[in-house]
Amino acid sequence: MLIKVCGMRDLENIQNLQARVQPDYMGLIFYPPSPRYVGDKDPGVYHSIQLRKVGVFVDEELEKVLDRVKTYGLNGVQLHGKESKDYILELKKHTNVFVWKVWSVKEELNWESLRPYEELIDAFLFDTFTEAHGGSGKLFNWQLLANYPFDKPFFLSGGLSLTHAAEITQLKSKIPQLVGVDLNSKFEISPGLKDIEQLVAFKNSLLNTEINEGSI
Ligand SMILES: O=C(O)c1ccccc1NCC(=O)[C@H](O)[C@H](O)COP(=O)(O)O
Repeated sequence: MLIKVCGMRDLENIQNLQARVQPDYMGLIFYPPSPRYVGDKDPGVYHSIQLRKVGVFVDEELEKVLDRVKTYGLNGVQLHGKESKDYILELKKHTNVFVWKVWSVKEELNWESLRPYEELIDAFLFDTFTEAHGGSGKLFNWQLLANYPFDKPFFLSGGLSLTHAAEITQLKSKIPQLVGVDLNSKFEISPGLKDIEQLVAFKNSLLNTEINEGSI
């Protein structure tokens, strides 16, 4: 199971994340209203970090996204707004970073609305709907994913915490397209500052449940 830790910005915290947790991705949020907004930090401070960086954007101007990809050395972008198919096509004309399209889940999921994106993107990411666009700290109804109709890999997000490792592993055993999890506010000391011990514990717990699941 891939792990993305989102909403990072403090260099020392990121260095500890890299040394102790070694997640597959870390997320930098480029959405000014977010309490985890990267702000106008010198992009150079992140250049020593080896973790793959995912830029999180909400209906951002294409020029700005492309600028952040370049200056922050992003490996991928996560689109959290109402970005259209044309927007993604245009983005892909100018950069070859991976693209994850976020689907904000309310009470139901209309798979036909996702279908046009399938061929364009690298993964879907399912998050809980919130007017703030992300970081709700709330779970959505995972049962809605039971009839996920695509081959496209997806990430699970929204309010995931230390207690969810076993349930996530069970979900993956039923839906193999679930390739990763996105962790955020439930692992925070304060917005943008992650509790490294909790993340280590989650990773170990996930590994243990995966081993146990495999040995049944
Ligand atoms: O976290 C934010 O503040 C945020 C704000 C606006 C758009 C996206 C945002 N976060 C992106 C993420 O990928 C989060 O990990 C995801 O929303 C889940 O967060 P949480 O419910 O806190 O686990």
